[in-house]
Amino acid sequence: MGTVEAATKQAIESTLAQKKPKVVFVLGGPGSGKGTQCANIVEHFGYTHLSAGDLLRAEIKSGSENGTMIQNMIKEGKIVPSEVTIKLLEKAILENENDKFLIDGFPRNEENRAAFEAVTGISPEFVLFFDCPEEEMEKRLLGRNQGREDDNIDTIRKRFKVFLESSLPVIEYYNSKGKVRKIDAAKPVGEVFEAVKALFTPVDEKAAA
Ligand SMILES: Nc1ncnc2c1ncn2[C@@H]1O[C@H](COP(=O)(O)OP(=O)(O)OP(=O)(O)O)[C@@H](O)[C@H]1O
Ligand SMILES: Nc1ccn([C@@H]2O[C@H](COP(=O)(O)O)[C@@H](O)[C@H]2O)c(=O)n1
Ligand SMILES: [Mg+2]
Repeated sequence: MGTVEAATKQAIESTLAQKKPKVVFVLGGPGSGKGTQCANIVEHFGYTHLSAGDLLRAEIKSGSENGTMIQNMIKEGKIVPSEVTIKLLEKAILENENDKFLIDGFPRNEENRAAFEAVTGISPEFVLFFDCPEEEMEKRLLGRNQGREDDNIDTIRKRFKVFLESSLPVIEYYNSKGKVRKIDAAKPVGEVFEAVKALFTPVDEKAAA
């Protein structure tokens, strides 16, 4: 790393450390309803929603030098190297005036988790885990119709495999630290949100006290 890069990195780290944002990680399999529920949480509880997948898709569209690599990884359902995704998350946090963030779809593997904590010094308040059977997630993804290149049956199966092999261990890690709040995400959207609300209400009341 060059001197300028190192200095920039140090500046970002110290600014993030000063900002001390409150972070909730929102995890769950592909199609479990993370984005849908984050929109509801934003509306009711004033968080800012940062979807790692959305940030990566925006990076492709921006014509970034990493665009082709990211596009290929997403098509194959693979996880993009942590340094790329973490830089996008750091920038989004620093550019936003809010101090509480839902980070959706991150960390996706052990490398994501360890690198984020090491680089930013941020530990999540808690981890919201949307638990949903594969059959239901597959049905939802095939019916999503948002033109996502990874919503086809071949890529969906690859994404499920990556979720089981790489993402579930991260949820187990946080579970061992007592940080996971598991929600039955197979229910209708409104019922899932009732369960989510019950988790956020006491957290916000405590913060205001
Ligand atoms: N509880 C639910 N019941 C039925 N359909 C749902 C429910 N929650 C979300 N959906 C629908 O399922 C699809 C996937 O939802 P969403 O995009 O929120 O999932 P996600 O977890 O963010 O997926 P991904 O990881 O692929 O980004 C969407 O079409 C959404 O409208
Ligand atoms: N931490 C992450 C998050 C996502 N990706 C890549 O983006 C794809 C789509 O993610 P969604 O959360 O929007 O479903 C995912 O399959 C990965 O290819 C990533 O690399 N790292
Ligand atoms: Mg999503």
